[in-house]
Amino acid sequence: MAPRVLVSDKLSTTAVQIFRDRGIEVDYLPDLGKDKEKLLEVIGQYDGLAIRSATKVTEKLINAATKLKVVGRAGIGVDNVDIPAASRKGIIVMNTPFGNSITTAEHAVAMIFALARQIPEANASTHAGKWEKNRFMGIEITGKTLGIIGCGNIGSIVATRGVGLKMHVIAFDPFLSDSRAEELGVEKVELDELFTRADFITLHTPLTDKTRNIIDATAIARMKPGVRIINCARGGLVVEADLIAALKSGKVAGAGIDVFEVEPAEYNELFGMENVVATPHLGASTTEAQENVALHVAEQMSDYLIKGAVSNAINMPSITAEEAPRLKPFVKLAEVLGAFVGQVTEDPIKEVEILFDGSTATMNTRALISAALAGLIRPQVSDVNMVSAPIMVKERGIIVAEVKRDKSGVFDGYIKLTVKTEHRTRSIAGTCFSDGKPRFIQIKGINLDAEVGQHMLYTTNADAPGIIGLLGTVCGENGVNIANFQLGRNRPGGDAIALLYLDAPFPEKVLEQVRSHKSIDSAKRLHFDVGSV
Ligand SMILES: NC(=O)c1ccc[n+]([C@@H]2O[C@H](COP(=O)([O-])OP(=O)(O)OC[C@H]3O[C@@H](n4cnc5c(N)ncnc54)[C@H](O)[C@@H]3O)[C@@H](O)[C@H]2O)c1
Ligand SMILES: O=C(O)[C@H](O)COP(=O)(O)O
Repeated sequence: MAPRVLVSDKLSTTAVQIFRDRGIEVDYLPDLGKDKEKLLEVIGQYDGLAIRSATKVTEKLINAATKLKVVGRAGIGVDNVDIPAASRKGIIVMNTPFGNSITTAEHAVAMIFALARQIPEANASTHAGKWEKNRFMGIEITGKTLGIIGCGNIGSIVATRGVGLKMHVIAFDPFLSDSRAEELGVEKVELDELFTRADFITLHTPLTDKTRNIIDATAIARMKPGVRIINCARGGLVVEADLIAALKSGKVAGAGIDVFEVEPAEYNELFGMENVVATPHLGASTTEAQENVALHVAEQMSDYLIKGAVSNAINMPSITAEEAPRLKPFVKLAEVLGAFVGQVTEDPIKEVEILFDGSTATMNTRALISAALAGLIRPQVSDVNMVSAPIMVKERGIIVAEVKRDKSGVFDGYIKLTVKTEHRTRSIAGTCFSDGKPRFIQIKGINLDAEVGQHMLYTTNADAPGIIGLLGTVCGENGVNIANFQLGRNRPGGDAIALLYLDAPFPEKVLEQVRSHKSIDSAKRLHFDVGSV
């Protein structure tokens, strides 16, 4: 059945066309994002949800979204999506990080000009027939210092525009490298220095615990008198009450505000202030940007729903459409290795090491790790996938280590999973041959070549006569048909393992009968989802 996508915010209809062209059923209901109750009623029907900032993807909505696999944000900020809740439910959240950057940077630059020359006020006055030529004395921006807080995609575009306008551009961003600063022609400074030197301050960070209230009364006190502040990033970066006080006192000469603490901002004390230029979150609102983000989000969501390719996901490693087919069997391999250990381990897991040998070390190991972790914890948490597994593993305090190494044996490459509990360490290794089927190649240090079956019985035993007979008899007596049998041992008379491939699950109640044999150390029934193996 074709996947179904709901577009619940106002997106360019380019997105709708792309979904349809890619064979996805799409409902375009751009006002639904504002109707929480209706959205809750219908969300259970959809595999994908495409949004902008109006739809609030809350935990409640996520819990009602029983089929949902992907939320696509046509834009940058995902602060309207409960990412931890989505991750726990295995829902990918993706955004379009570049589609509206130029447009938003241009809005910030427009704010600089609007504030420098009081264009909105002068416009209103002139339209009113007042001709107040002497009231609107502006400032030049040439030679002024532009302070950029957050020099990522948008901040760096603003920086280049500032340089082009002959401003002196300084930037504070903990992740801005010296070479990037040099390339952009900006001077890297600490935040306090930026506050004390800038004539214009423009914000371009996400809203995080570190950036919330980054401009408050204390910060404003450090600024030059007559500074102008621009926020086209997120409400919450600036303490509005403190800004209002500074605008009233004249310490801040003007503010260009596109984003507000509460949105939609129908009432705000900033409104009506003479030295405030306000726009209703218009940063991304150009035809070009809206075409870009609609196109990007629809392509990314379609690629995921149809091909399993992941790009620009906030909560999952990327998998390109090109690598997805090559990666797929190894994702399955990693998952079955995890599932094997997850099913035989009873104690709480403390540490996991995932070794990538040879060709597997060159693959997208973040995705493979997520798959291995999903298999590993599925016996404890049934509703887990590659998106939710890392967060669940972290919540359980399990330490995960990745090791990569060059080809070390006969296989082009393999994956080995080692899991430690308080009492013991277990390991299992596997690979995929050219048929794309995962195989176990080492269990408990014993080499073998074993396919993965849906219903299996796994025993560890002493290498002694009678094991095959015992297992055959027990299965026969209980009406369980053995489809295949694999044995392995480290040396004659040493440790051995047996893997039975069964047509039906091995009956739980018969396990004790197997375990009671003197040569059997342990017996476990295993189940693998072989649907896509
Ligand atoms: N007004 C709008 O319509 C509109 C449109 C697009 C984006 N945005 C917002 O603009 C902001 C920037 O978007 P972007 O695409 O440039 O993001 P980005 O991730 O490319 O850049 C953000 C930068 O902020 C930096 N940063 C993080 N914490 C910081 C801190 N404590 N101090 C200083 N710098 C810090 C990061 O290192 C990064 O370089 C986001 O909040 C986004 O939601 C608003
Ligand atoms: O983060 C963004 O991309 C902007 O805030 C744009 O939001 P919008 O799509 O609601 O205009």
